[in-house]
Amino acid sequence: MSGIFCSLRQLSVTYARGNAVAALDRVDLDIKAGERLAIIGESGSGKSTLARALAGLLPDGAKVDGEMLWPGLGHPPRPGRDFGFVFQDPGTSLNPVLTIGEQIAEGARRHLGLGWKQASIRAEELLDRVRMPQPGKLMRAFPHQLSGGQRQRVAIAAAIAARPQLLIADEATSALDVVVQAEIVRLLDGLVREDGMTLLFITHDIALASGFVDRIAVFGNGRLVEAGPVRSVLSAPKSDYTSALIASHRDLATPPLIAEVLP
Ligand SMILES: Nc1ncnc2c1ncn2[C@@H]1O[C@H](COP(=O)(O)OP(=O)(O)OP(=O)(O)O)[C@@H](O)[C@H]1O
Repeated sequence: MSGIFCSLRQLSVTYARGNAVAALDRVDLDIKAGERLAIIGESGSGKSTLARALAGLLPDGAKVDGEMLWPGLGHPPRPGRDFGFVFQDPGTSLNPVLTIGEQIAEGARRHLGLGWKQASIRAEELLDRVRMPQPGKLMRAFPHQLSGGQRQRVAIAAAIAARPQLLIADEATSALDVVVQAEIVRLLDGLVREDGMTLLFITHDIALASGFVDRIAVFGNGRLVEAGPVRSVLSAPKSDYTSALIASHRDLATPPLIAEVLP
């Protein structure tokens, strides 16, 4: 892991005009090239706003202050090419009337300049990489024919079709049951390691993230509360807010992932 992929300097986002409350409030954060960084926080803490700001997907009228610098890219980011996104509900990222093959191939065609035939070959390879059985047959299927977990695998394949350097997963496992959640986390972890991608794993679930990321950044009320390696944030949280997030997961009896990193 070396170098900084993206630097946020005093980044603030306010949605509605006249709204005094910033959804993101003067955030300073470096995202290191090749790291797996979890963005953790309660509902409304600003996690998705951060993802949207990075992705250039903020709604019209949102006011952005501060800076986003991209030393790891050397040019302004091209959404879909330099980043891939995986959202909570694959229904929002998959088009119901396109075949699985078409939607994955589209990213490769558009951003890598491949012809349809080449892009289809890449799509089939990607379905194999996300461990979907019978990729050839699946190319002709439609999203509604798949389970939620399978749809999320397809959404991941589509997100990495253009070989992005950064993968942003925004609550990508939150709608899935725990077994499928663990499979998707394992898949994401494997893919980012194999391709040397940087991963931003956005979740309210500190225990889930702690099992595999390198660093955690904790958000509360739009502010960056603290950031650091998983072990130090979990074993020596600097704020009461982080302690409460950790404690709430202990109460919910999800010890295995936390136990892995605590002494
Ligand atoms: N499109 C929008 N217009 C106005 N306010 C918004 C919009 N999206 C989010 N907000 C507000 O911005 C703040 C941060 O929201 P955000 O969605 O970033 O939080 P979050 O941590 O991702 O929460 P969740 O886990 O519930 O998605 C909240 O107060 C929210 O109500």
